[in-house]
Amino acid sequence: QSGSVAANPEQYDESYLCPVQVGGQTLNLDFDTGSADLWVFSTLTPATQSTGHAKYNPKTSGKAKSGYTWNISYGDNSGASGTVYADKVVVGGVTATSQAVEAATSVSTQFMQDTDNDGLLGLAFSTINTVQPQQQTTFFDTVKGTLAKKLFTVDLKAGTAGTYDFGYIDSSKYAGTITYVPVKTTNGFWEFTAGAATANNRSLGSVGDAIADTGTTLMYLPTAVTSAYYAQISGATNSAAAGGYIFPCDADVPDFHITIGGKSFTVPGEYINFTPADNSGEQCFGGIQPNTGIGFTILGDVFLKAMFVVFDQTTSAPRLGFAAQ
Ligand SMILES: CCNC(=O)c1c(-c2ccccc2)csc1NC(=O)CNCCc1c[nH]c2ccccc12
Repeated sequence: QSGSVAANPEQYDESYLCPVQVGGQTLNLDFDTGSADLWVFSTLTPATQSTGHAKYNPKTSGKAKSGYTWNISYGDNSGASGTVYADKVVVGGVTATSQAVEAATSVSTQFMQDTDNDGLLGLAFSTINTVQPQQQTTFFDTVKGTLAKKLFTVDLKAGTAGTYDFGYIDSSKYAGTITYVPVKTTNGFWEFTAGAATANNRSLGSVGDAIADTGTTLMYLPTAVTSAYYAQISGATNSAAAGGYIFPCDADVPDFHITIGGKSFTVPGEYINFTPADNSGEQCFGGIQPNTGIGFTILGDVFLKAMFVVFDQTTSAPRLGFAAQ
């Protein structure tokens, strides 16, 4: 089987939500190549935390996995936890007849407040799924064997709907050729080695170990690369108050170039002029921030929305394919 689902951007492209049928109920989920749990707001989530969200009702067709629990926390100190059911999950026509659906019994404030977001659909490797006592497979790993090709592609766009395709590569969605790089799976991420970064034809240094992460909004780069980039924007400062680099909204923000697999790819400066940093709208928050405390580079939506990316498990060695949109 194969299929395609729309990826609809939230305000400022903070995240992208896709309609998914979970036990016959449609929920808008954030597809996340940086985690491996499919968790949803549910009728088990306290009403004080689930107001405004679509909820999964396991009573309809879910089969409880008794004694199974899950508990996930993310680097931004958000998180959720709950119990586990097996149910039918359909994404763009691709059907998992018995997928582990992790029903939330508790969610953090950040998720509570984002009422467009009804949960996450993890697309990282199942080795980092949090279900206990027995780890569960991601939607992709559940259906992988039934797909025309064991791959999915990600085509996020700036300010408009993109797509996640499962089982095929739509060559109308990218320009030029796809450049493939090997993936290191030991941390459970789609992790690879990126190369040199430049802006205004000046070297910013090497990016190195990086993950392709649709669940993270921004790009978190090595501190040296980040400071060299912002040195080229007059008025840019690293503001503790704002939580990162900000600059005057009318500044000239240079394009960011990164080499992957020997090919150069460009993130337009306008994507890096990310959002107003304050109510005056005078200072804007940068789409590139330092990866302090993370240990690797995160190439999140700000990067991915300039690219067409193939998440490929067609061979025993997973790989990532990158092409310009
Ligand atoms: C900021 C979110 N990203 C992370 O925490 C993260 C980190 C990470 C680790 C330490 C410090 C900062 C970040 C490594 S890989 C990685 N990636 C993921 O964890 C991918 N899943 C993010 C899900 C997620 C977290 N907060 C949200 C708020 C809205 C929608 C989705 C989310």
